[in-house]
Amino acid sequence: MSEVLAELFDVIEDRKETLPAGSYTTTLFTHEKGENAVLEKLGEESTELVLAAKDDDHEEIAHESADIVYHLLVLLSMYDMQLEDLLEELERRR
Ligand SMILES: N=c1c2ncn([C@@H]3O[C@H](COP(=O)(O)OP(=O)(O)OP(=O)(O)O)[C@@H](O)[C@H]3O)c2ncn1[C@@H]1O[C@H](COP(=O)(O)O)[C@@H](O)[C@H]1O
Repeated sequence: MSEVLAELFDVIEDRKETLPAGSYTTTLFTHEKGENAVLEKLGEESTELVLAAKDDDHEEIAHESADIVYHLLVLLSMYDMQLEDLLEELERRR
């Protein structure tokens, strides 16, 4: 699991560095509203997750959860944080 997250975080960090055209991640890093665009997305996806959970729709719950995890990793990268900051916090709680 953390391997998948690590690979995704690496891709996000690369997008931040190179800002390739046609990349959705690039649009988040270059958005005129800056991190607000990501925060808004996290808010929207959270609402969609709540609705999916209320419907007991497992496929949609997985879909919206993945959207949230992706945007969360973009947020960490945007604040120059590392994936380890999140993983170490989770580790501390075990
Ligand atoms: N994991 C994701 C990922 N999750 C969500 N999204 C995008 O986030 C947006 C979600 O916003 P919306 O809810 O408005 O999207 P939607 O499809 O209209 O609505 P939903 O049905 O998803 O709720 C969509 O445009 C998705 O494409 C993602 N975009 C990219 N990635 C990963 O990032 C990598 C790099 O992507 P690019 O930067 O686009 O090259 C990809 O290979 C993926 O691994």
